[in-house]
Amino acid sequence: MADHWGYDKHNGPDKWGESYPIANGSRQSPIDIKSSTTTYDEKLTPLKLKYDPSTSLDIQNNGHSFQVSFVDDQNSSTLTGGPVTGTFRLKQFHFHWGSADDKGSEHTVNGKCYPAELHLVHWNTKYPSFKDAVDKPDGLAVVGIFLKIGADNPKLQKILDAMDAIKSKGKQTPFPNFDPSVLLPSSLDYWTYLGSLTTPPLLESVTWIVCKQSISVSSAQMKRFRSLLFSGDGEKACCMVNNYRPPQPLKGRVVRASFK
Ligand SMILES: NS(=O)(=O)c1ccc(C(=O)NCC(=O)NCCc2c[nH]cn2)cc1
Ligand SMILES: [Cu+2]
Ligand SMILES: [Zn+2]
Repeated sequence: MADHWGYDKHNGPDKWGESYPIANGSRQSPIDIKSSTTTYDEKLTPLKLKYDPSTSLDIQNNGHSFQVSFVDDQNSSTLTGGPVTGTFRLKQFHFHWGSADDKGSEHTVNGKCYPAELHLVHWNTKYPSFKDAVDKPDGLAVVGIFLKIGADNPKLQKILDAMDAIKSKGKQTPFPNFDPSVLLPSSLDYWTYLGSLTTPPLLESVTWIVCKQSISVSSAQMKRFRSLLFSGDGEKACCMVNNYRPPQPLKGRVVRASFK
């Protein structure tokens, strides 16, 4: 891919519009979630996440983040309820983070950044596959969970232990029997709005579901995220940090809250 997109000065978020004009579209993500503009919607139902650990497959460094992929040929790991209609299947989860603890999340809350953000990516089973769903306005549902600096989070241990095997771009290693439920906060109260992928191709196909409650990560654990590389073996080593897109214009969209 000629001049592949990335996160540095010459190929980062400010440049994405040159190859992906939708970057300036009407439903781009992430956004700043301002509690003054959100509206409680009592019609919103509870989010239902049902994950089967036997569907976890591998963990890989794709040069932009690291992601854990799932077998999605059956309705074993699904998202239903919440703001969505129908059944969405879990495809992968990944993270975005900063070069220091004061930034790294993609969504912000009243201008506040978190050091990292987890994205659980699901696709609408009204379409035959993820790649058929990824460019449809109701194709994807992504659950966003903020990570907040606190005590060591033991639930991240398995992921951290796999990082040595996927240090550079293109590395991949088996990652069986991982239950993503262990990464969920105790409350599934959420904000929801219509948005997009936060990386190229920036497709406006995502129903965003951002959890109000964060999960913890320690500073030491964040340092291990930052030891991953954007670069591949044999390339100049470039630390994988600041792989987040800044908030985008709301353009009249409404952000609904599932809680008062
Ligand atoms: N951050 S996010 O909004 O949750 C999100 C962003 C992109 C994708 C995606 O699926 N994007 C197409 C794709 O196939 N992405 C991998 C291909 C790739 C490009 N470069 C390296 N691997 C999924 C979720
Ligand atoms: Cu890429
Ligand atoms: Zn993401």
